[in-house]
This record gives sequence, structure tokens and C-alpha cells, in this order.
Amino acid sequence: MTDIRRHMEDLRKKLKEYDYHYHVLDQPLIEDVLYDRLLHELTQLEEQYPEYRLEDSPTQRVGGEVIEGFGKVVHQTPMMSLSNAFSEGDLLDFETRVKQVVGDNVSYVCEFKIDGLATSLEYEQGVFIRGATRGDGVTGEDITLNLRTIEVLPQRLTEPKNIVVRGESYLPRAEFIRLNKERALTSEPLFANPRNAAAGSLRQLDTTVTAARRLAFFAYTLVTTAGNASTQLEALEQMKMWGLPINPHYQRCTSMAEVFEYIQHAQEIRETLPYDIDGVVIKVDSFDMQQRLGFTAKSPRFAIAYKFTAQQAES
Ligand SMILES: NC(=O)c1cnc(N)c2cc(Br)sc12
Repeated sequence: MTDIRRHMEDLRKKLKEYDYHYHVLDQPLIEDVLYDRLLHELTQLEEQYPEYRLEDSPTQRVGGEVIEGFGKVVHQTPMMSLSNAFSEGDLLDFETRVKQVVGDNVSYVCEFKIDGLATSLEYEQGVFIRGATRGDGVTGEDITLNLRTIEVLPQRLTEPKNIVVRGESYLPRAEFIRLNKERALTSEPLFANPRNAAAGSLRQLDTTVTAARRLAFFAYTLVTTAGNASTQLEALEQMKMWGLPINPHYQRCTSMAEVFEYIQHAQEIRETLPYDIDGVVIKVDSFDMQQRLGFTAKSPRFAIAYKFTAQQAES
């Protein structure tokens, strides 16, 4: 075997061992940046020597795709990302674009942007049947078993509805601190922030590891209009009635001035919240207007995320 081929074999073996330790044992052996460097080296070698590329190589997983061990879930409706606003001017530009399509009489709903892992849930006749990560937006990882360990997530709704719901799985700050203290005692690498800890916990192949972490969830989008909600505000109320956890800080705003006040308030109380938020999501309230506004290739035209500056380092 040539030296190159042997080196590639060695890289594949190492990366598979790192994958196993990360996803099954929840004990990463190396920093993500080192893993990515090795994966990049193997990818380049496989491009240079395709005759030595193997089907089950770790490089055959594009970023955001399903990792080995999790089933794939194709989202009925793609999980889009939000376009970002960083100033009041950006929000006024957003409002101008919205009003050009739907006219001046538009109201918004403002909600906290939870800093966690975007998650999709499917309920059939009111029973939770499947949950998935966003993945690449079209295909996500089936993390149903892990999501079942989240106590606030109802296994059954109060009504036998067929719905698809989007929300954020997250790790409360107090749990993040407890978890890192525990990991420090056993000399395991610490999680950098609650978002990484939530993602690492949900992408575990061993559900007992996930169950040991007190993950939580907030629902924020009712994808299927199984009820009779015609606005985002009604959808939030409807999901709450069905037993889904809804973040209580949502507010209907009838002007951008009110949105600015909401953002100001969110920034003032941000540090006191038991979970991380990284901004505010502003949505056009009317579903009819949302439909008329539609989507760009990657984001809805009827919603935008106002991003806060980064929080000081997690304790
Ligand atoms: N309330 C919301 O709509 C919301 C909250 N938190 C988030 N991380 C996200 C992400 C998208 Br995409 S929407 C949304």
C-alpha cells in the first residue's frame, strides 16, 4: 500500500474514532477545530486520489447533513433561516419592503430569539411521532428518541391534532453551569455555551446521556394550520392550549416604534432570563399577509431577526 493510501486510511480510522467518542460516548477526544482540519485534509486527499476514496469515508457527510447513526427526516416544509437586522434602520427597511407588498396597515408579533437548536416536531392525532434537527434545512437528523426525554415536550396534545411545529430546544443556564461543573470533575471538555451543550446533548446516539440533561423547548411556529389560527398571535395561543411550551414574552406590535420599545425591554431583561437569547424575532402577524410576502431562496420575507451584540462569556 502506498504511503498516501496508508495515511488516508489512518485519517479515516482516526476520524471514525473521534465520531464515536463525540456522538456515542459524549466524550469528544479533540477540539472541533482539530477535527475539522483532519476532515479537510482527508477531503483534499480524496479529491487528489479518488481511487483511494471509500464510500463510508467520514468525508461523505456534507456539513449539516445527517450523521451516522441518526435516521434522515425530509422536512415537509423546508426549515428556513431568518435574515438579520442589526439596527433600527435595518428594521425600518424591512418595514418598507413589507408595506410595499401588503400596504400600510400591518401589525407584527415580537418574540425572543432563543439561542438553542432549531427543532421540528410532528404530532399525529395529537401524539408526538417524530422530531428532527434542522440539518441542511431540507433533510435533518431524526432525534425523536432524544426529544422524548425533554420533560416539557408533551407526548400527547390536549386535542387529537395532526400538526407540524417548529421550535427551539435549549439548555437553561443553570443546567449549563451544573453540567460543566460535572464535566470539570471528570476532566471532560467543557461546553463553550448553552447552545453547544444543547446541540451536543440532542445529537447523542445514547439517549440516557440526553435524558441526564434537563433540556427544554419553546415552540414558535405552527407549520400546518390544523386549527383555525389566521395570525401568529392566534397560533401561539393555539399551541399553548394544545399543551406546547410557549415563551411568555411575545407581544403584538401595531407599529415599528412599538417594536423598538419591545427590543429595548428585551435587552434590559436579557441577563435576568434563565436561558440565553441572542435577539428578537419580528413577524408580520397576519398569515394572509405572510403568504403574500412569501420567501426568498433562504428566508421568509415576512419575518426578520434583530440580533443583539454577543453576550459576555458564559459563566
Ligand atoms: N420566536 C421565534 O420565531 C424564534 C425564536 N428563536 C429562534 N432561535 C428562532 C429561529 C427561527 Br428560523 S424563528 C425563531
